[in-house]
Amino acid sequence: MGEVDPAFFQAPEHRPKPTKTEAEGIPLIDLSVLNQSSVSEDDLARLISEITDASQKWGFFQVINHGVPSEYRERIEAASRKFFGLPKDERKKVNRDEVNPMGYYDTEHTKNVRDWKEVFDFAAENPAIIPVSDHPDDQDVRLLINQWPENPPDFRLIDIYFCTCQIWTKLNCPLQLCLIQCLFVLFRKVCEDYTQEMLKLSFKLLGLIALSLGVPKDRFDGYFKDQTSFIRLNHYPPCPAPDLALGVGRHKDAGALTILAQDDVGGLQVKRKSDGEWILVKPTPNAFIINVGDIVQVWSNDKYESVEHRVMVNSERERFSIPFFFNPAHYTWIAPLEELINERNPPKYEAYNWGKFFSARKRSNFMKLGAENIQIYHFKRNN
Ligand SMILES: O=C(O)CCC(=O)C(=O)O
Ligand SMILES: [Fe+2]
Repeated sequence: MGEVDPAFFQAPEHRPKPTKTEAEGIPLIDLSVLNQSSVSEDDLARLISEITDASQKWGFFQVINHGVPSEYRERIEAASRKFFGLPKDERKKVNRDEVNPMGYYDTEHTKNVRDWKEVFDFAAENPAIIPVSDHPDDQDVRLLINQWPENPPDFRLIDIYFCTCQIWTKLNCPLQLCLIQCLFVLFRKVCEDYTQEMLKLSFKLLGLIALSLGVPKDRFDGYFKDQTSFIRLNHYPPCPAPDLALGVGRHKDAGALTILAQDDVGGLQVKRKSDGEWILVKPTPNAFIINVGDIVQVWSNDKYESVEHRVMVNSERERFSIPFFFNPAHYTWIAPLEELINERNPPKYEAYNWGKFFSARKRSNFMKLGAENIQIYHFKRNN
């Protein structure tokens, strides 16, 4: 294994085992009733109970008939392949840095071990606002600005884009000018269109989660007004040491919900709550994998759990995935829902500020820290 830097090696107890258990267990939930003009009470009750069971038992589920037209996903998957196919110095032109966490990077560490992956991040709101630092006394905020690669994907994608491109007919401009405009907007446009679809699906899921907790459907919506949600294009190249390294080390997602599109290669593993076994999530065409994040765990006062997951790599095939991290506004205080709290169910967490939490995570992602990064159990109360 001479060629793999030991910075990628997991401690022996965290290395993937050669035997893989596939997850029949992760529930598959059909959202088609939400696409109808009116939903019967029975259908809605059935759907809510499926969401409740899946969130309690697994913290993960897959959704089908989710209302996201497949071409949006196909386009962003193609754009991602093109982006990661660019020469390294082109990708590095949109490098993230300590000031701006949006853009390209290939040195992320999870739990202080380097991940075998490269990523490109962009925010759903452009610009989004986040605190300058995670220091509690520092009230300064700054804008998260998306960086877009200027070097575009190739002409095949542009053909697709032309089908929907209004510029052509509206501006009646010379062919070349129009083409140049398309080249520059394409990658960005594909990413932004996908974002809009993710937002629609996120609010649907958020409504279902709210109902499943016995609060009104729009209970959480206000927290997402100035949201800090972002999308990550993940690329996991083939790895010569798949038994030692991971694409992403074990972790829990910090936000409210994650909507993940994985390709057909597979590699995502979820830690089964019942026995702590790592279960492979088998790719299901056109389905999205949903997991409840730390914020939903805290809102639900531990009724739901944000479950650990990780990504295995393999020596033959590269893998692509696209998570959408649905995160509230930076100024949101996260605490167990008052409606759920009573004498028998006292709050299990102190309130914490999302922006500070997010900012601490981003900072520690960026460099290998000697200490563990911030976790929700740091806010746990001793009831
Ligand atoms: O690539 C995947 O399947 C999951 C990635 C993930 O868990 C993450 O980026 O938080
Ligand atoms: Fe994750």
